[in-house]
Amino acid sequence: MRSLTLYSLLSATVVSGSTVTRRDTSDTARDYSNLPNPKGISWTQAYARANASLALLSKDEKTGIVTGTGWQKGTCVGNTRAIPKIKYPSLCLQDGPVGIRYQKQVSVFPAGVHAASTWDVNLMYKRGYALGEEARGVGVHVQLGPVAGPLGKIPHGGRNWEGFSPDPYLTGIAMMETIMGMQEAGVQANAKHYIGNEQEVSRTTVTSNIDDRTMHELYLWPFADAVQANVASVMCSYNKLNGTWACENEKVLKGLLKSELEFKGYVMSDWDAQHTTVESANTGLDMTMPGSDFNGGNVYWGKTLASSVPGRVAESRLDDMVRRVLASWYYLGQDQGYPTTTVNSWKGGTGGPNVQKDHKDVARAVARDGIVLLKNDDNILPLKSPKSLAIIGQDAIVNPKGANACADRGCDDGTLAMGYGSGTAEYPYLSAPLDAIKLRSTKDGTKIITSTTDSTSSGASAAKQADIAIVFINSNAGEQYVKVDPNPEGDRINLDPWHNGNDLVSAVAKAGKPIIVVVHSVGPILLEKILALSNVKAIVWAGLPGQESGNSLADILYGDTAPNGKLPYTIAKTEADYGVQASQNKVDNFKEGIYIDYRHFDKAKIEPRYEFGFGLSYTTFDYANLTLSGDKNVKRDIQGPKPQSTLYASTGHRISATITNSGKVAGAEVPQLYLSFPTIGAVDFPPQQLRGFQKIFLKPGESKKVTFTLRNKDVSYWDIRSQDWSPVKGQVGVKIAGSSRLTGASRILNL
Ligand SMILES: OC[C@H]1O[C@@H](O[C@H]2[C@H](O)[C@@H](O)[C@H](O[C@H]3[C@H](O)[C@@H](O)[C@H](O)O[C@@H]3CO)O[C@@H]2CO)[C@H](O)[C@@H](O)[C@@H]1O
Repeated sequence: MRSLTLYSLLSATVVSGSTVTRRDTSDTARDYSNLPNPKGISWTQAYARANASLALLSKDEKTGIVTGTGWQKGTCVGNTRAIPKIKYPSLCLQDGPVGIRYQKQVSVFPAGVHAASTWDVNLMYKRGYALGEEARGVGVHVQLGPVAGPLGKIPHGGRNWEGFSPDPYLTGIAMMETIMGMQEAGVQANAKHYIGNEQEVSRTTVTSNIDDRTMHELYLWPFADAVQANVASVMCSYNKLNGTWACENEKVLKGLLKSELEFKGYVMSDWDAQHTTVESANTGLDMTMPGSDFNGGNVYWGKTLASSVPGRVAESRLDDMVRRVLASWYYLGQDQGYPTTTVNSWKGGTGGPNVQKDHKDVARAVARDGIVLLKNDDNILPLKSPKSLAIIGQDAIVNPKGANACADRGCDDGTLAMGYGSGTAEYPYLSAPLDAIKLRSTKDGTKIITSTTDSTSSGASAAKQADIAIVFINSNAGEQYVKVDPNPEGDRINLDPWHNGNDLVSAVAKAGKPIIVVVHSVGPILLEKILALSNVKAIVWAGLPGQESGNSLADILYGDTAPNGKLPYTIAKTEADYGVQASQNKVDNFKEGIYIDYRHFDKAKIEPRYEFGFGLSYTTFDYANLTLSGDKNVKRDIQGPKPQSTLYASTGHRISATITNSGKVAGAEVPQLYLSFPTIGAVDFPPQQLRGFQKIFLKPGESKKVTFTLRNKDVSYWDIRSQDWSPVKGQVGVKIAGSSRLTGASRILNL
């Protein structure tokens, strides 16, 4: 386990009371400043080994390393040529962000957005480690995740669920933790989709026109964190960026990623996102995937690249591509006893080892701690041995045709535990909510009445026979190439529940019994119609929980664990409140700039239904004693371009608050640090920005002090004139609270 004592990430430390385990070893703060390679090899050493091997290669072998073998020409979704003389294997590249795609006997973890709603760095790391362990176990060299693009500016975005949150700080931390976990387990992580891929409709034609400051402060931010975590590879996206394809955009590949962020790994194309031979090579692409289009045509590299070198592509550029790919392989220690590839994508994923180990425990913990309790009138939850319960809705059961019946999960039948597209995996099992509730209810002798379709009459009739009704609804989305009605191209057409979920809840409400609504969803849905029903007493936001769906839900419903998830996005009252939508005309000018999600709601003074960071518990927490301390004389004006290490260094300021569990049961809380910057000249700022969080566990009556340490990055803005990060100066509002809209404890910090 690496050292956790260095870097002053804007991190929180529990300094009194009982400890919260972090990676099961320590309650000290995360330190992301100087992350050593767990394999003990520095990038310098990895590059030296790569250079030695490179010297032995012919031009033909070099192009074989940087060119995929072609779609479905190899057992993984991406494969490259083996070079036996340097003991280099055919590289296996495989999705994805929730588990090993197209493979049997693997785990399906909660989706990225669900991991974000835990707000727990420990669980994010453990999920990443387990993902990486399984990938390594089946000989995957490059695991295609995690996702920071889309960031999620458009709530309808089809692939938002693969990533974490529209807040760049939260996504950045989740990226770092996931990458550290995956790479410590030995697999090369892949930060994707770089960059500006915020919608599925027209994703291969749209240009994302993103201004310089918005690029740095929003969309690039989590990729910078990925590079800080030593990510081995980055996948460039389908869209154009300011008019030029992302996979041949010199500014974003050579400029931002490789030069400014000092990225040492390699850039691969998204599948068939390459458009040219020479331009892509000269602007910074290092590997093309899958090496052809989906029909075996469009082979831009391979022999075509070889015939352009030297000449239109310099030999040194081809060497740079190969060096980056080989160095990343050495950096992860994959040259030493790496398992043989047993992935079997096109033949049912059979024949490999069972790599699940005890990962169901991690899957369940993330699933459970990512559940957000939005409403709980009359303390209807936790359940108190009800005599009878009606379980209503098709989302309570597994798809009767089987959890994996639809290819790439391309349907919405049965309970929803992941979205659809390439970011999916085959369930080893799927714990259904109904089954888990039935099992748990036997202890209490509760009678269970079921209506497991979305029929309104059947649902109402079941509710009439029970003391309490639990109604399950969902909302699905996914990737553009899979057509699931009513989404024509992955993005959601509206933010309503599917299968007339509003009508189902309304019909059940007419039975007059108290109702608990459970929502499985890829992102925000509108809850206004449901909230208007007076007998809807509770809303449980169960997200996208993966294989442990039912078990984790029962943990919360029955109070074995008090809910402790928090929303990683805003739930609005109307769709229009978000102020953004997918572009239909092939151009998105990103006019909203840095004002997405809560930044937009705060600036426009729009009351959300449930704000970013919100989540109830079965207990309550008080916030007090916000104190400022530290060495205020740390020099913040460093002349000239700031290297990444400077941005991640401490400013010397520490901010603390005391959190007390003022209720009657134990529970975890997430103190969140928000900063409000003063206007600087013509530069305005969001009313508040997240700059820290920590999950802490408190027994009834217990208090803990949390401390956040500010990094330079956290109190800087991107100055378009100097083309550099500039320190914020003046009076900064500081708040530590349980959500973005709660008051918590606050003060002014003079910077
Ligand atoms: O999986 C690697 C990356 O692939 C991108 O998605 C592609 C996906 O993997 C692939 O299965 C799909 O293929 C379909 C193809 O688009 C379609 O034309 C053909 O008719 O059917 C194919 C499959 O049934 O294409 C996807 C791209 O369109 C992801 O963007 C990336 O995140 C993955 O890592």
